[in-house]
Amino acid sequence: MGVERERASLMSSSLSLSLEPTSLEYKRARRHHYKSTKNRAEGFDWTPFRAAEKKYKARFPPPDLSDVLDLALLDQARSSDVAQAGWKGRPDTVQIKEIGLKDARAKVARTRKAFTVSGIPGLVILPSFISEDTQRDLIRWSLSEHARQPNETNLDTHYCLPTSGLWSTYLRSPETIITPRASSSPNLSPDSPGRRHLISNTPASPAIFSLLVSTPKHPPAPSAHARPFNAGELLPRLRWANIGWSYHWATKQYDFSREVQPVGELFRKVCTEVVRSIRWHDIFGCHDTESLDGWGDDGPDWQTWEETYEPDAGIVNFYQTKHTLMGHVDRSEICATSPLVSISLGNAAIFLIGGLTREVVPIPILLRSGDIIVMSGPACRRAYHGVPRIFEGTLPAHLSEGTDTDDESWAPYARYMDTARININMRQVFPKGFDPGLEQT
Ligand SMILES: O=C(O)CCC(=O)C(=O)O
Ligand SMILES: [Fe+2]
Repeated sequence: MGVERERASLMSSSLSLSLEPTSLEYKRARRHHYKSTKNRAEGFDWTPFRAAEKKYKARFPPPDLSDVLDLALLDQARSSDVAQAGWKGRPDTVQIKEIGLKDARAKVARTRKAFTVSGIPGLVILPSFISEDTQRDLIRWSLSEHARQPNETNLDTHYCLPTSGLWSTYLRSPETIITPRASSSPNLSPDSPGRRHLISNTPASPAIFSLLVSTPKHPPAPSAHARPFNAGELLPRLRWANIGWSYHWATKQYDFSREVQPVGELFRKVCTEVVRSIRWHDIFGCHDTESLDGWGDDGPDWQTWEETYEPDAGIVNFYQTKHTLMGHVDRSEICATSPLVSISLGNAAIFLIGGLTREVVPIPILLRSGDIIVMSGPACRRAYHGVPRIFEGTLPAHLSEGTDTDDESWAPYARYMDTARININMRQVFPKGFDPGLEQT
């Protein structure tokens, strides 16, 4: 089958849900596209990163994924997931190199393969690293144990959430009304409490640490427009939950005056297994990457990551398939090189990763459930990245309702995941040997 025909048949199979050309949603998207492009010379001043975001975000025409790196295609065991999802990229859009992994002590891995990508030193992709059982455990943990007090979520500022957590309230009685903190107003913008506002901030570093500590971190004001929702209605409005150090979204700085929360043991186990499995010498010890600047005052620290890597902060992102995450750089951590481990669960997404500015043309990568990417070192850890698209209808069978787990308690998680993607994004705030001098109570 020729490439074009193959793509055409791929498109039609992948369009079976909302993007079926005769469906209302497709027609609506086409109307919107014509309207928004009429009389406008769109795109002439977009950066390469913005242009890529626009391309993959578009509902009409549906994006062509022939430029998207899709490493699931190298794995026979994933062929039914790929076929069922419909959307697929290619395994050879950029030069990749397989790197061997060390034997890990813990065993959360399903597939022990890892790849580096030419042009982005420090990026490691581990397709299908997480076993099916561990994917389910991570999803359960994220919703039922993690997204509740004392870990802060986007909803806490605006709603009086039950101490047992939103998820367990939803399971017990989805009709339970959750009341807003401030008095309600009829002019609600339903998304307002959930948004992640991406504000520019000064990159954190050891040199400005005392400035960061002394910057006032005012508590965010509850929205006056939030209105009551029942637990079932509020759940899709959950967008993030903090891990470890408390993050202050208004200043985009960590609030070191607040007690650091313990990192969930399963999250920690997965991340340390990943970082300890990678032979960092294969990544940074070679001629091309050894001389890179930006490693900080103590020089390249990758030699010690096997012992010094310790995730102490992060975020669990809860996406509905209509959501996106704009291009950004994660630069609030004092350590600008230590590995950031990012775990994808649920529906598949396009992940864009570029360079230190939006002028660098990003590489699009199709991330599927169980995939991990690691962003490390000076060229990658603070590279622009984002999620312009999540594909509906791409939940793999092992997470879907009716999966033969013999465990009926999975059903509500499967229903939630049907329209969701969860990303667990783990970072290390402090570099090795850095004494923050913080008194924790
Ligand atoms: O969802 C993802 O894959 C990326 C999330 C991310 O970049 C972040 O939380 O900073
Ligand atoms: Fe990020």
